[in-house]
Amino acid sequence: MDEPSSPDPIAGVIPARAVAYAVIRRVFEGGAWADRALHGEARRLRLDARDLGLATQLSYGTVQRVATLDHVIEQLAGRVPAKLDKPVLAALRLGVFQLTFLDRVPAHAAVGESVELAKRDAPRGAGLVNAVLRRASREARPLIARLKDDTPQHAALAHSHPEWIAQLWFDALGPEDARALMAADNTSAEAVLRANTLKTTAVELLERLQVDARVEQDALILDQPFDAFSAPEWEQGLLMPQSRAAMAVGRLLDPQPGERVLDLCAAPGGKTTHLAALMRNEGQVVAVEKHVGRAGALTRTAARMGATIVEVQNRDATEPADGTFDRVLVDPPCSDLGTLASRPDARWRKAGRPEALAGLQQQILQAGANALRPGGTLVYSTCTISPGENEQVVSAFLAGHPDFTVDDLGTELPLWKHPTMPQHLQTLPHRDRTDGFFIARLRRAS
Ligand SMILES: C[S@@+](CC[C@H](N)C(=O)[O-])C[C@H]1O[C@@H](n2cnc3c(N)ncnc32)[C@H](O)[C@@H]1O
Repeated sequence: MDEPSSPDPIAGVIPARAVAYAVIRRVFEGGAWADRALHGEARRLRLDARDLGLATQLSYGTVQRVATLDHVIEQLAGRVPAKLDKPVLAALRLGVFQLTFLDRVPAHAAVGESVELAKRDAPRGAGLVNAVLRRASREARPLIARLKDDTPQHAALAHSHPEWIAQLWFDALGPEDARALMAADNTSAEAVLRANTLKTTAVELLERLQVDARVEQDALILDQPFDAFSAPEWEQGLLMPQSRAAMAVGRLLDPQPGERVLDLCAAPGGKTTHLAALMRNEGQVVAVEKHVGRAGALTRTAARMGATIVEVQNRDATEPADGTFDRVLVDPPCSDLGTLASRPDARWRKAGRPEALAGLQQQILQAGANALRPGGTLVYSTCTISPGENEQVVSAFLAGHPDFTVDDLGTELPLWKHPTMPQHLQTLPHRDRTDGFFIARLRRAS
């Protein structure tokens, strides 16, 4: 799909809103990833940290809430949103989002600036934008307050998720957690940077970046979004954006300096480079990635971060490796349902349904197990909340492998224990304020 061209700064529109409008159009008209579109637009208009915070809130919030917003637009415009001109729809979505879900934006700014945006790109639709948003400023909140979330179908509309995700979580977690989880997906994700301890420390990084943050182990938990990929410290390999749950994966594998570690499904390399740092660059990390472009990016990431013990292999993780590794990380492709807050467009993409992934996940787990030496440790992790890709994959594996046992991680990290299988971990964004990761640790008998 062609992406719409980015707008130049528009008279009467603040840069954060112009950026958000451009991001919304690129996501829904061009199929762009919201984070990449935001990064590109923010850079082009040279947003400062405060404006970037607002642009992130406006663009991510609108993309996340689009199902609810379109319901409001349909009620108030009396037309099916998909039939509206694309710039008109984008301006309406942005306007209704602000009028409905933000408290500190004055209504005249939300309405007036959406009208200016429409005037520039679809002048004949500006009157409709004005009329619908004026009604929305009075009627949208009561309309949304009347939405119920008692069934998966109702909750999908009220919390703006596809129905299949609402159904999956009602079944897996029960209605209360499912609703809270969907609500958490519509907030901003916690922003965290891992300090690359091969080159710096978290305290040094904090001093250098001059951001509001607290230090937790080797990471900074930030008070505001941070465009890491534009920072010189990113180029210098001093940091990696990574959630607290993602960092727990490497720590729980607990690789030791001098060991041989196999990392199956390794790009973009957040965990690979963490493993190398935990090993103080002593030993070997064999990082396997199937896709050639991503394998190249992984090689560059390892070089940038000075992770010299990483050897990237561009191959399929289901192919056999020698069975001598001390530790194996299996982090296979998954439905990514634990990261919907940080990747706001992900829920609207068709790829990556759980039922299509479990077979591959089982095969990669099997290949990882075959590569492990007797007495070795294997961690299976995903960034999703989906029993068919998580606990069921591990249970099926254990049923066929009496020489493997499972560690009780629920005792090690009780706050994060899995709701129904407490020997595993399942972080839940609404409960733990981090990405939703599943983590199981297995040991092979000596
Ligand atoms: C969940 S991501 C891995 C994230 C990574 N471990 C990290 O922490 O940055 C899954 C990766 O597996 C790769 N992949 C998918 N199928 C694969 C296969 N059969 N063999 C190897 N890699 C595969 C994808 O290209 C993707 O980069």
